[in-house]
Amino acid sequence: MGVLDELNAGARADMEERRALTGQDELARRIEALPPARDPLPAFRAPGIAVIAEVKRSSPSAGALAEIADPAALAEAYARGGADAISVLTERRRFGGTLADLVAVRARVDIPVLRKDFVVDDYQLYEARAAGADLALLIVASLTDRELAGLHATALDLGLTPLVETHTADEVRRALDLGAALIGINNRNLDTLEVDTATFARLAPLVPDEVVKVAESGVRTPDDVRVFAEAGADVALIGQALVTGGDPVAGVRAMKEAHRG
Ligand SMILES: O=C(O)c1ccccc1NCC(=O)[C@H](O)[C@H](O)COP(=O)(O)O
Repeated sequence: MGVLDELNAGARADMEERRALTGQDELARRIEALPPARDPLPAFRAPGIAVIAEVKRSSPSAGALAEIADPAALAEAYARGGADAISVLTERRRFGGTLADLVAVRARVDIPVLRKDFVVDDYQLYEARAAGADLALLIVASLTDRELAGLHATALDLGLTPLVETHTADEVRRALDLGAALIGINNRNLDTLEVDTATFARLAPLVPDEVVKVAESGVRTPDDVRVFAEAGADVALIGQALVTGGDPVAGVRAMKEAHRG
């Protein structure tokens, strides 16, 4: 089994445990009581580069990255640095995250929050929205066209903005066929875990101008941000560099200032 298949299987098993405790109908009731989700797209389309700053404790590629005892404090620091959205890795087994991290982040910041996980079932989207997320990740490589279309439709029905993640030209075509308004191009191959930062520049020309493009993985420095922006990125999603950089406020600010548009 490849890394991505393992992550999906683990995420599904963990989800089934949670579903046994809280049914989807209960989540739907909780969602009804919430204010509408925030729309991240206007900020992502504004001149200059937008930054999604990630709460990431560990990863399959790097192992332990940062302890992050208080994810809400980290998110608040990112917001002070000018982040346009916060990504919260809620996967437990390899990333050390939980939905409770997302709930805490949501309670502390006003900017949009992304649930970054291995979404294979509508239930996870209900959980994301009930926890206060505004966006949810859908990884094209994990899903058949039918699954992808179903999850994309559910996300939109719940008011979530789906970030549709791709890594190959064929996956970009599938994301466009879906009508995705927000497409991530991940420089990391999720099976080999190798990062090739040329991936974004190779695939971005396949995505029309009106679709918002997110450069994901391997964005380490302000110079990297400038290079991705010049290759067409509207948004940079940054994890490792920010959680290991020591000063998250200054870290985000420097990334944002790298490209003013
Ligand atoms: O980060 C990993 O090792 C990883 C492995 C397998 C699946 C997903 C993985 N990461 C999720 C991400 O997409 C990144 O956290 C995100 O793009 C930020 O990347 P970075 O700035 O390089 O931490």
